[in-house]
Amino acid sequence: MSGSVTLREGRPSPTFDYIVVGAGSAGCVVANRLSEDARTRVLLIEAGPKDRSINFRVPLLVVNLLKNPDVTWPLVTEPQRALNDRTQLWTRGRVLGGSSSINGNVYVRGDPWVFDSWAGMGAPGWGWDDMMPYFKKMETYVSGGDDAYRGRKGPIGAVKLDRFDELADGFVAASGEAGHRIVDDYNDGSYEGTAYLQYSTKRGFRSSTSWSYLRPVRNRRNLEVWTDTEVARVIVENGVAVGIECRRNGVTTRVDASAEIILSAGPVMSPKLLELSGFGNPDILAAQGVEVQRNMPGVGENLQDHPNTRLTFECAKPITINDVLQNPVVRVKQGLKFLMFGKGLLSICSATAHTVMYSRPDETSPDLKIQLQPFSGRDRYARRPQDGLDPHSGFTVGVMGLKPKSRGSVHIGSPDPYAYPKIDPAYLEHPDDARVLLQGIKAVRAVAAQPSMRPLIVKETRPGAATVTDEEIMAYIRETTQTTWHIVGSCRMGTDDDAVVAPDLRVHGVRNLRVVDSSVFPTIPSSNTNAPTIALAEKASDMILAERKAGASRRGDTTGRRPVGPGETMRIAS
Ligand SMILES: Cc1cc2nc3c(=O)[nH]c(=O)nc-3n(C[C@H](O)[C@H](O)[C@H](O)COP(=O)(O)OP(=O)(O)OC[C@H]3O[C@@H](n4cnc5c(N)ncnc54)[C@H](O)[C@@H]3O)c2cc1C
Repeated sequence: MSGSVTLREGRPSPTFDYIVVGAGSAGCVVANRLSEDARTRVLLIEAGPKDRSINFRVPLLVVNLLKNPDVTWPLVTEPQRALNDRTQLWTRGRVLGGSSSINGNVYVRGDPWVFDSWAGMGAPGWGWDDMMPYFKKMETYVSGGDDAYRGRKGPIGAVKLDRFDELADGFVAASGEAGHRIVDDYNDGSYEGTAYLQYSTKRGFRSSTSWSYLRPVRNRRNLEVWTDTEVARVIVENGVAVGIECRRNGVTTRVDASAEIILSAGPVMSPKLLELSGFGNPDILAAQGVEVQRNMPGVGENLQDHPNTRLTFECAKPITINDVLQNPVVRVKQGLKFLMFGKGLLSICSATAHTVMYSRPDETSPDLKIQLQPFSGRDRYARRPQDGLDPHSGFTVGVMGLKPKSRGSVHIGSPDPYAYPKIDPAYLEHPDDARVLLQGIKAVRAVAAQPSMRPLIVKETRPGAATVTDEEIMAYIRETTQTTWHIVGSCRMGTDDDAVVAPDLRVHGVRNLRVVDSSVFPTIPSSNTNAPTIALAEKASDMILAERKAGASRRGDTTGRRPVGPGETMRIAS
């Protein structure tokens, strides 16, 4: 491979049973579960730093993180043809907890129909009923619900924003007035309708996977966590993944795994790592001088995200996050509410209520969601005055297409293993995707016109009353559509020639290599992707452990290396 890294000579390569690459929503779960048995040595490698700051704990303080390159990957897409050639910022977490440390905390398992549809796409075993034990295992839900569907003892805190504030109450009531059904717990399978959102928080604080899965087990001697360490590629010998190359403290080194390498680097970086390791479309690999291990044209394809546009409104009352960030009196009031009760506007950072619906009656499942966000600004990243937050009280109703038909790709564009890949999500290239957003904008206006919302609105500020015809609204959609950060699909599971991993998440055609993260979903599990990713990682961990128990994934003697024993000092390149 041209541009390949040089291994530092004369250093022993430490050996683990499992190496997990990426400490994000999925990776932290896998590292926790695989290291439950003290005899199993696990290394978790994260490119970013530790999540030490208070910004990772108090949900609203995410405003200080979203554009912070110290803890995010500031990825930028290719110009989007159907979005007037605009590029898109694709922020992802680059820190312990990954994107779960910087996300909006909105807690939605998804649409049972979508999970059940995967069996027909060659991915059996991941249906709604298959996932249910893991949805329960991962959570402690404190807002009632049915024990048949809700977990009470899991690591992730989950709470419903029931009757959260005047704005959310107005939105829920107005949605009812507009004809939508009101749902109590959309996570029990009754997905369609209007509901107060559930949040992945505990007593108001963010429940990232770092905080929920890693921190409680940080004293395990058999679990090592390397931060500020970026993996460059997987080392494959004779069709077996035996180790990884990584850069740590400026030095490139090799680490071996006697059982498996698990890629949990997320939907942008996992396909990149596969391509750098020789798995992908031979033309793309050859263009960057990467030696082909296996012809896999599906790697990096099938990339999907929910397209997202929005309407903003000037609010008639100082009850929004705009006020918290710009009005000292509101800030103190909300600060006290958070400190005393773990509630209020500091305990959230995105939406508070949503309505899941059909854009047209002949859809097989809901394909449209609108959601209330108690802040407003020029775009989705406008969370602080300096980023374009509106100076007045304001709120947003976001519109997202839940079942996008456009498919994009992510591929290496350089032989440099640390360069960002080329990302082309192909937003709105399928005409149905823009049509769904058009229906969404109309649905928001219908809700905003209801008696329960009208007293809260001074005026619609974006697109505004002058944007009326379908053509005008379509033009607005093309100028404003952004990411929902719900990126999946680039290492799709399945059994056809383009599938990247099998339903057991093993990479096709190579031993001891799996992908466990949101890249393996064949389609977006509808709505938000954090909870499905964590549940996927719980299920994958169970599968790996069961195989280990059965002796199926044993490969320890093929490298001839002895695992580092308990109590031995591990020497790491530094
Ligand atoms: C800003 C934002 C808001 C969101 N809001 C919500 C929400 O409200 N609700 C919801 O459900 N979902 C939300 N999501 C989506 C959700 O958080 C993600 O779908 C989910 O976190 C994906 O998990 P993952 O494990 O696949 O990837 P990630 O959590 O992104 O983890 C990947 C990890 O791998 C690391 N990594 C990558 N490459 C390497 C390498 N070469 N070497 C070492 N480490 C590497 C990364 O630094 C990262 O820590 C949001 C996402 C973002 C970015």
